[in-house]
Amino acid sequence: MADVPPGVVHSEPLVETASGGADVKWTAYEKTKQYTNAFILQDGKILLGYKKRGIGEGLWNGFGGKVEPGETPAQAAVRELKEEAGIEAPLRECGTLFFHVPGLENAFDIRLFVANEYSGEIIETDEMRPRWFSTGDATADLEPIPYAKMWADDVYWIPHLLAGEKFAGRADFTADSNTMTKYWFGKEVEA
Ligand SMILES: COc1nc(N)nc2c1ncn2[C@H]1C[C@H](O)[C@@H](COP(=O)(O)OP(=O)(O)OP(=O)(O)O)O1
Repeated sequence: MADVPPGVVHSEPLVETASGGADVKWTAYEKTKQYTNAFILQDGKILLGYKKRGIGEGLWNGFGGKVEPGETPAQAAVRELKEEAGIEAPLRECGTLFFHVPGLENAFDIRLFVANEYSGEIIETDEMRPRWFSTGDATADLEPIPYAKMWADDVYWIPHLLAGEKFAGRADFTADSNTMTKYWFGKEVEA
C-alpha cells in the first residue's frame, strides 16, 4: 500500500495518484489547525468563490475556514458555507488535505466537503465572490475550472472530487508563493 506522508488523515487505504519532489524531505511540523473547504457540484457545474481577503486572496477556492472551538468539522463546513456564500447544503465529507507553509505557526489540516444540492440564494459576501464553472470543457455560459488561478495543489485532487472518489494528500509550499516543493495525493480504495 502507499507510503502516505506524515500528517495525512485517512480512514481507508490510499493509492497514490500524483506526487512530486521526491528528492525533498517532508517538512517537520509542530502544530496543526483544522479548516474546512466545501464545494457544490450540480449538473456539470461546480461552485467556486473568488477569495477577496485573507489566506488565498486572489485565488478561486471552495468555501471554508477555521473550525472553531466546540465545533465538529462538519458543523464548521455548514457554517462557513452559509457565511461565505449565503447558502445551506447537505454536505458530506469527501477528503482530507494537509499543507505546510513555512513561517506559519500551524500546518493546515483541512476537511473537504461536497453537496449536490443547496438551498437559499447564492450571494457575494465580504470574503468570497461565488461563481459557477463548468466541470468539463467551457460552455456557452460557463468557463472551465480556472486551475491557473487556484492553489497549485487543486489540480491534483479536484478530479477525485468530480469523480466522487474519496481522496487525501499533502503538499509543502514555499513561503509567500503558490509553489509546492513536495506533494503527494491519493484516493481511497477498499481495504
Ligand atoms: C496552502 O494550500 C491550500 N490549498 C487549498 N486548496 N486550500 C487552502 C490552502 N491553504 C488554505 N486553504 C483553504 C483552507 C480554508 O478553506 C481557506 C482559508 O480559510 P479562511 O481564509 O476563511 O480562514 P481564516 O482566514 O482563518 O478565516 P475564517 O476562519 O475567519 O473564515 O483556504
